[in-house]
Amino acid sequence: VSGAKKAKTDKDDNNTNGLATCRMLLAELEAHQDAWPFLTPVNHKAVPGYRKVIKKPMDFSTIREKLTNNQYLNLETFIVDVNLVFENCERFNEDDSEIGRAGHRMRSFFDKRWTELLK
Ligand SMILES: CO[C@H](O)CCc1ccc(O)cc1
Repeated sequence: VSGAKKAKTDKDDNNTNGLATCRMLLAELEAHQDAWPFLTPVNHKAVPGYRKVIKKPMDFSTIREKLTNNQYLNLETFIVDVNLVFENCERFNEDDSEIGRAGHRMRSFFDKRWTELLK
């Protein structure tokens, strides 16, 4: 029937809200050799000061959970959480430390990839 509205599914979007791009980017972040500090939530019971200093903890497994639960509206809200991982890392770790350097390498990898994919 003409005019009958078709139920929209994300298969219908030509990836307009970028969720396929989020899945692609997160898979690359999780697979990166420098991802190890960021794969799971920091154990704030084992890391003195972490809970006090870092107001909004974030890690790749939490982002994976949110993506699976459809909690990201679009690529932008996803990028906010990924950047939070790197901001927390810079706040808590010296630039000249193993984890600090891993964070900088992961941030520049991510920045390069999402800007490439968005072009
Ligand atoms: C993403 O890693 C967190 O910034 C915690 C870093 C950390 C954990 C334990 C330590 O002894 C030192 C740094």
